[in-house]
Amino acid sequence: MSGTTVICVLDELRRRQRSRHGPRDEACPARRWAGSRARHRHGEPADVLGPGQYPDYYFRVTNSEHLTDLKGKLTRICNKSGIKQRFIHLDEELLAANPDFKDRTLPSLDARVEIASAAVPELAASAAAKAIAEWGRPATDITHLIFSTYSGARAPSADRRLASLLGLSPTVSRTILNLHGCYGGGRSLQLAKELAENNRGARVLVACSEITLIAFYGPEGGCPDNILGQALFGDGAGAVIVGADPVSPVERPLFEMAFASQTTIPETEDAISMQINKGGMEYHISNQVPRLLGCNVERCLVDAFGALGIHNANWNNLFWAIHPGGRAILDHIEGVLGLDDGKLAASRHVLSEFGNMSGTTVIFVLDELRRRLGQAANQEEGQAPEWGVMMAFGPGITIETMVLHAPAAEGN
Ligand SMILES: CC(C)(COP(=O)(O)OP(=O)(O)OC[C@H]1O[C@@H](n2cnc3c(N)ncnc32)[C@H](O)[C@@H]1OP(=O)(O)O)[C@@H](O)C(=O)NCCC(=O)NCCSC(=O)CC(=O)O
Repeated sequence: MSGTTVICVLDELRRRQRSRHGPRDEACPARRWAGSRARHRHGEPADVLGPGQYPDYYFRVTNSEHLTDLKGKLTRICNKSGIKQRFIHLDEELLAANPDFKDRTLPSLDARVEIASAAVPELAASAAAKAIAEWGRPATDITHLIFSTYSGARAPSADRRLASLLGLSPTVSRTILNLHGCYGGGRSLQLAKELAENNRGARVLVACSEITLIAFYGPEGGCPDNILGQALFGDGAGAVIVGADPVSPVERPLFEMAFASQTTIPETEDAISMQINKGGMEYHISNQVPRLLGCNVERCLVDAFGALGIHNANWNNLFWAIHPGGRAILDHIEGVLGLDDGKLAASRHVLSEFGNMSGTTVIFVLDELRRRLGQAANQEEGQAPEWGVMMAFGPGITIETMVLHAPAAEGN
């Protein structure tokens, strides 16, 4: 069988983007993404929040205005985050109905799981329905489903609900990945590649859906991780369909996955961690993460290209889809690889417009990248790179590396 192909990449939330005080639009998909919650935000602050607004909003809704030092810290991080706005499911209305979410020491997990169990697959269904429509074949042709989220705490899981929402075949082979954090998207794509290459005719739907509600609580002295997370993380879902041997002319390959690997950086198991507790998910993100990634990505790239028989690759001749975990991570990687300005533009754009949506983010970056590659190919003077790299990072510290080939950048 020939090399695996990502047939379609699509994200959700892009079409929801609008001005904070924009006009009400009854047809806006934002009204649907939380289905059961009809009073879904039009111009309400929890919907689209810029970094300038967020510290005021967060300290007000958590009744923490008196913690001025922490507010100053959140403001400083927001100002340096490279994030212009984020989308957040947990708005003031939902918070008012669940006041315990503000306090990490109170047992609020039941309520969080209840909300997330409905919202996470619904959001994924919005993204997946668009991916399937663009793919052009019936949903019942999907043979495998891989679903990644950090919000899962129930069985049957979100993958089962997503399969029902999409009308997938009862014989679809489902896998759920939980708590992979920001490498969930990369891991799912690599597993999809394995499934597609080893099962003739397989079509694998990859869906990632993340909402920060499971990890929202008020500020506390001595918990800088929470302040960092409040500045970085956003909500979103993305979907990709993966298969080998595309059926022409219906299936339009976007990226071929030429090689994929996973690397664990030794002695870093404490650098990024997540744990579900009675008051929600707590996480730790060491301030060494940008440096640790900066020291290790080049080795992963050299090994990946070496496995394809490519030595001394010029990093500037590639296209790049790097998980934008934070502005400093992109800066470090750009620095160690000597990348030209603009090489990480797709990652920086997604970070700016949506924040860090954990495992979903890399799908948004691929979607942005295909748009940019298509534009470059359509410009006469533009020479779009044919080969590129996707990288995602998460707890472990785990690095997912994938060498991509863009066979038909035109018209993507
Ligand atoms: C947070 C930043 C935007 C701050 O920008 P700069 O470093 O340029 O600015 P700076 O040095 O002036 O720091 C500003 C403030 O941020 C604080 N700060 C920096 N890193 C921190 C961290 N890991 N935890 C808590 N606080 C942190 C500094 O102490 C400082 O506080 P003060 O001003 O009080 O001195 C950046 O460092 C960044 O992008 N870091 C990477 C974030 C990261 O690791 N993301 C990965 C998420 S995990 C992920 O993506 C995978 C997963 O979840 O699975």
